[in-house]
Amino acid sequence: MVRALNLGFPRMGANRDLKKLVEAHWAGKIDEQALIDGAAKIRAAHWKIQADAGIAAGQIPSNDFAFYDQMLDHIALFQVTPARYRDVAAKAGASVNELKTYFAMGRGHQNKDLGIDVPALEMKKWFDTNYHYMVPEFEANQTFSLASFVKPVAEFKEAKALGITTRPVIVGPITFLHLGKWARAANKESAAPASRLALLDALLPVYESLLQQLKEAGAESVQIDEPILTLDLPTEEYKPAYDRVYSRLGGILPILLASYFGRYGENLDRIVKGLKIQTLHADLVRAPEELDALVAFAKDAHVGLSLGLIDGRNIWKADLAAAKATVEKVLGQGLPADQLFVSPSCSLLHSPHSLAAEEKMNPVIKNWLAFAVEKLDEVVLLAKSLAPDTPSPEVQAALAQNRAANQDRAASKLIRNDQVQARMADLKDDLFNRAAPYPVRAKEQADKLKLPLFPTTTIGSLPQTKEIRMSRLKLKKGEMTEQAYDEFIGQEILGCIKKQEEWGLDVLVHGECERNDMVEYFGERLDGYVFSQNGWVQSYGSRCVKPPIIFGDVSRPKAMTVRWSKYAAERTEKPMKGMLTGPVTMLQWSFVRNDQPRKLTTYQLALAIRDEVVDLETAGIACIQIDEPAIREGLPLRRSDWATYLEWASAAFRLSAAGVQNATQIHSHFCYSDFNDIFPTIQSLDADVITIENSRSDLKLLKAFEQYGYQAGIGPGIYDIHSPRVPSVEEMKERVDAMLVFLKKELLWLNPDCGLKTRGWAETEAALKNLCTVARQCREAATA
Ligand code: MET
Ligand SMILES: [Zn+2]
Repeated sequence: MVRALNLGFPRMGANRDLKKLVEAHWAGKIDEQALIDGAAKIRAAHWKIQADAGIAAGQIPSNDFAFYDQMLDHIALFQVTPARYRDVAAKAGASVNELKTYFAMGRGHQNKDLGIDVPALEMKKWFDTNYHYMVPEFEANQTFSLASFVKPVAEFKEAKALGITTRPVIVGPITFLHLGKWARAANKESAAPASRLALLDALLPVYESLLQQLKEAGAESVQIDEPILTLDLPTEEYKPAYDRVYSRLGGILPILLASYFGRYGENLDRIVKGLKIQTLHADLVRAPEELDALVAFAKDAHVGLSLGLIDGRNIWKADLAAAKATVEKVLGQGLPADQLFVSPSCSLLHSPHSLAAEEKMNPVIKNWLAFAVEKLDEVVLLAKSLAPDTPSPEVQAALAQNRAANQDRAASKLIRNDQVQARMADLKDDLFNRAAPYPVRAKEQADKLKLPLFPTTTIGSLPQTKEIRMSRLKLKKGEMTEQAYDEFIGQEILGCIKKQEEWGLDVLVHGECERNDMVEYFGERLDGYVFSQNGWVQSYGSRCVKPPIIFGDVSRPKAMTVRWSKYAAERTEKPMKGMLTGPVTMLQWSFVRNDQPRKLTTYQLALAIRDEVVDLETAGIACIQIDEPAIREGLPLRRSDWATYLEWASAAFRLSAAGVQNATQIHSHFCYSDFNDIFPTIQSLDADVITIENSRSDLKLLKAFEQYGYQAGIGPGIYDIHSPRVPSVEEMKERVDAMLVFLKKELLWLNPDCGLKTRGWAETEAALKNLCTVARQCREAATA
């Protein structure tokens, strides 16, 4: 029998129960015991869902739960807690225990009375997902030991007491070390060994005793996640390390080794081959082309295969007939059925919980979708459909339903828009390029805009006050008329303009107060998008995002932003920037179609934005900003795949921007990541002005501008907007002076790092006044 297996279940619960629980605890509304009890209830419910779906004993994961993050769980479990957090406990005395220390690492800890102020550990994106993990920090002489509370063992026993045998999930030691970093002190003294794998000697015994304890508790196997096996790895160094780890751990318990989000590629032969494992999991949604190599490998190594055929990263119903054919092909190649599993492509952590709560969604489209709970049903149904005896009538009916839903989707008029198709079939080269090269445009823009040297601007959003959010809510609930809401927004915009004029900014913004979110706002105004009510996915800690769903050809039925931008532009003498979200960011922060390449969806988005850009220009807007903060995070995991992505991502941006005249100034904005490696792509976007996050005053970034001979306008953020701290004039001036070492003064713009919507007005006013003062000082110095 081919069996169904699950790698991980979303933690938040049907109604974001975990979020509510931990936030209530943080707010002091429930005590620690209530938190612990509440979490146990959530876990119990999730195990039950999986057992009820028909995932067999031993194939249901445990320890996939975390109060905050699974990497943070391992930091706590192996006692890698950095000293500064242990100090918190020491200073605060008995009131701080392990759980408080855990949350201190996750979100920082402040207690003025006790003089405690530690920021959170660094957080990074988990591979190419929108989930963020806490980065382990290692000292050069780092030691490891098991915490007194051994969470994986405790959760295994907890499930067992409920009558459910689980397979504990742990992050593998090499992935744990690889994703960590050296503590700063370790770095500075350069006492740290070159590679973090040097810590394996100290770490491996701890994993051994963890597996030993799991075995003693009755675990029959363990899932070890090593997702770095989908990355480019230095084989010479990593192969011996993997051999060592898995020969030792594989001797204790049978291992399901799981990597996901991409192909194993050369790592299959160079690293995985020869490892002492029982079963290998592969993501066949992301890397279907790898199937033959996997089968050959499995046969040769006498290893079982977990075929990740149900997409854990997207929300579409699987094509179960195709999945079944794939498994049958594998069976036909001589792999025994009892060594085969079917599974989601990765942990279902990245899927929303369940469709059950979607009462408002168009039922036709809802019928095309599967969230985590429904995906479990698919995995089980797939396994059942593969049983040697004739499937039961129920199974046959369910398979027929799956087929019908997929056929309905493929043939649906809802997903096709002939006008969009016609435009897509006629994407001439010149649509991707501005009429004239930058120097010509710059001249025309200078004549039109008459900006001073060191022009000042902001990134778009201004403080989203409680009042603004309340009004939006009232409008939604019908407690405020549209007219009253519009009047309110108009007044807010006026207020924003007055303030910016008074502070002396040069290129103004309307403040984006009418926007809930920079993707949702546009998604709601585009055809081809649908919104879920409850499709939340964990982003970090208790934070969840609800990505909109692109289900069909994207088009713009009417102008989306012109009304408020025009309104704003008409109320000032200064240039007013129009604000749009770029095509790549729209794609990246949505659930996207799986029936056409991402590139095509992005081009459709680009065409819709292009129309908006042109309409803004026609309405008299002379500066238009197209934000692309997510362009870097779309990068494929393997370097060899980068060029293809970067080429179409850049093309999509240019397609969205190139419809305007020379005198119209196109801005773009980038933040959240390190842009050094994709610098030539940023340059290739051919924007007239770019603003870019530079909060760590990264000299490397500035050097790149010099090295690549960047010639257009550039505003590397001169202050960090992520904290309420107001930077002084001197501090900002210093940063500008440092920039001027690398950048010509004619190119430099002065602006904050990113939008100001999360800030309050008081600090915004103080900081922007200082920024304008810096601009005046720079101008004086330049003309002196
Ligand atoms: C994450 S980038 C944000 C850009 C947007 N225009 C804003 O100012 O909020
Ligand atoms: Zn930003």
